Amino acid sequence: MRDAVRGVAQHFPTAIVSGRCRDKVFNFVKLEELYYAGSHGMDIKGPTKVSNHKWLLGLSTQADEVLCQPATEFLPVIQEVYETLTAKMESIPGAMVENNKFCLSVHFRCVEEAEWDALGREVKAVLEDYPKLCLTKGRKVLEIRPFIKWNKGNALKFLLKSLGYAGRGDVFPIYIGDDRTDEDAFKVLRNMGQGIGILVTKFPKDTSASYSLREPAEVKHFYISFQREYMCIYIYVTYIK
Ligand SMILES: O=P(O)(O)OC[C@H]1O[C@H](O[C@H]2O[C@H](CO)[C@@H](O)[C@H](O)[C@H]2O)[C@H](O)[C@@H](O)[C@@H]1O
Repeated sequence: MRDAVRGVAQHFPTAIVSGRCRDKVFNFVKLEELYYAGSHGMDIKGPTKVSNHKWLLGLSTQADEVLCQPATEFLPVIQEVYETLTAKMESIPGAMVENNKFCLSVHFRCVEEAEWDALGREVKAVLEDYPKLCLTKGRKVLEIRPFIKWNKGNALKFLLKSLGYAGRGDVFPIYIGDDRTDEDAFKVLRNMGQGIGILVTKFPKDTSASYSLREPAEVKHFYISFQREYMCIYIYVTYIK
């Protein structure tokens, strides 16, 4: 997959937007030519290495100095809640608190189902003292985030705007995601009427994406085809609406 993403980034500006913390995503992906938006888009940084697409397009060969951290004031409180929750979760076998820098994930995938309600109550009880944090639910995970109007959609908007691509008829953004939190980014593209969202799912789902791919292997195939024969990409994606 890494080679496929590297190939895309050689031709097009490419970003990874994730709920995980930016450093962790970078350590998985290890591609310096990408933009990274970690912590659900609350931590955005430009590439540290210039990509080929820039000089192919005759653009400046400076690496882009993009940096956006709209939730820095929450760092101390997130750390405090991380420590509190880590201590509380010790009594629930299988529970795991992940520090994603500007947000936290409490994973209960490995917790006995009979304990899920108790875990939820513990987390909610801790958050009662922190009205500026909110709680959302993902796949066997509870996510704690600052109560600010910023999500993956805002991160996408920020990147398109700061790179000068928003609203341009000659720029076609493609956002691919498999998580509920990716819906905010699909909505942004739909509302802008620019580009498309592609949901990765094996099953039909209610979504703001316009197309779907079934699994990561198809995403990889899409990336590879996209570099070689991007006029034929319609073969690989399923149109939703
Ligand atoms: O925004 P994403 O890059 O799609 O990340 C969403 C969450 O990913 C991670 O959780 C997911 O993987 C876990 C196993 O590694 C799994 O147990 C969980 O159910 C998945 O949601 C990550 O740990 C979370 O912090 C991210 O929010």
